[in-house]
Amino acid sequence: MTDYAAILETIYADVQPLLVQGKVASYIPQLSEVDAAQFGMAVYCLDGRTYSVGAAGQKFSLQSVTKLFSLALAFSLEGDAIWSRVGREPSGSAFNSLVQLEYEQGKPRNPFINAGALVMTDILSSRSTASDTAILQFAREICDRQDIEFDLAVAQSEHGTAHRNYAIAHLMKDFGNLHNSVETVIDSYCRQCSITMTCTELAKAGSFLANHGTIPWSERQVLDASSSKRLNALMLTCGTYDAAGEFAYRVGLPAKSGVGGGILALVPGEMAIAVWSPGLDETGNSLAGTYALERFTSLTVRSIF
Ligand SMILES: NC(=O)CC[C@H](N)C(=O)O
Repeated sequence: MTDYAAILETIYADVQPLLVQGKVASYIPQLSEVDAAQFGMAVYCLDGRTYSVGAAGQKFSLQSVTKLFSLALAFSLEGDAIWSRVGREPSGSAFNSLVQLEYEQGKPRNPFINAGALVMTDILSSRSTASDTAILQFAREICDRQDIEFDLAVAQSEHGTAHRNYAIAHLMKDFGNLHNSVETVIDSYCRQCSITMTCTELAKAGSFLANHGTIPWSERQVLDASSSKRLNALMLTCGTYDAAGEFAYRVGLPAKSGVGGGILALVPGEMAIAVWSPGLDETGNSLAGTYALERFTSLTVRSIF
C-alpha cells in the first residue's frame, strides 16, 4: 500500500528551496502581506483517510479555487443552459485578460477565467439575492464545516482595486451577457473569492468531484456522474489558466488554482489533494504547489494518464 504520510514528508523536504522563489499576488493589497515562504498539503481519500504535512491547518484565501464552487453550483442548478453564456475552451490568456471578450461577443472562453466566473456569479445572482451566501453555504456543505467564512478584509481589499474585473463585467454587460448590475456581480464575486479554508478542509471539499459528483460522507449527489466528469475535464483543460497544458504535462491531474496560492487537484475515484504555498509563478499558479503535485503524482504513480 502506498505510504502517503511518508510521501508527503518527502515532498515537504523537496519543496523547501522553492519557497523563496515565488511571488505573492500583489494586486490585491491584503494578499501582498502574506509570507510567501509557507507550505501545506493535505490528501483526502474517498474512504475517509486523511494525510497532511506542513501548514495544512492554516487558513488561506481560496480566491479562484472558489470558481469551482460557483461552477458546480450553477451547473447543478441550471444544467447545460449555462453553456449558452460561457464556453468550454482553454483561453491561452491570463486569467484576467480582456482581449478575447471583445472578439468573441462577450462570451468568456471558460468558467475558470475571471470573465467566466463573473458569468457564473451572475447566473447565481439571478436565482438568489445573496449569491455569495449561496456559494458560502455550498462550500460549508461540501467540506462539512459550518464555520467556513468570508474574509471580509480581503474582499474589501480586492473590491478597492478590482478595475480589471469591473472592465470585464462592463464589457460583458454591453454584450448582454450580464443580467444583474455590474456592482451586484462584482460585490458577490469579491466575497466569494475571499472564502478561507485550510488544505485539510479544501481537500475534503473537493472530494465530491473525485467521487463522481457525490459527497462521500453524506452521499448527497451534487452532480450526476456525467456532469462531474465534464467538470473534471474543464479543470484539466482550463483550471490553471494559460499554464493548463504545462500543468497537465507535469502533474497529470484535473486541478483548480487560485492567486492565494492554493491548488485543489483530483485523482478521480480515489482522492482529492489540496496544496497551499502563496508564492506564485508568472501565470498566477502556486510555484511550490505545482511542484509538490508533480512530485506527488511521480512518487505515487497516480495520474489520470
Ligand atoms: N486567479 C485568481 O485567483 C484570481 C482571483 C481574484 N479574486 C481576481 O479576480 O483577480
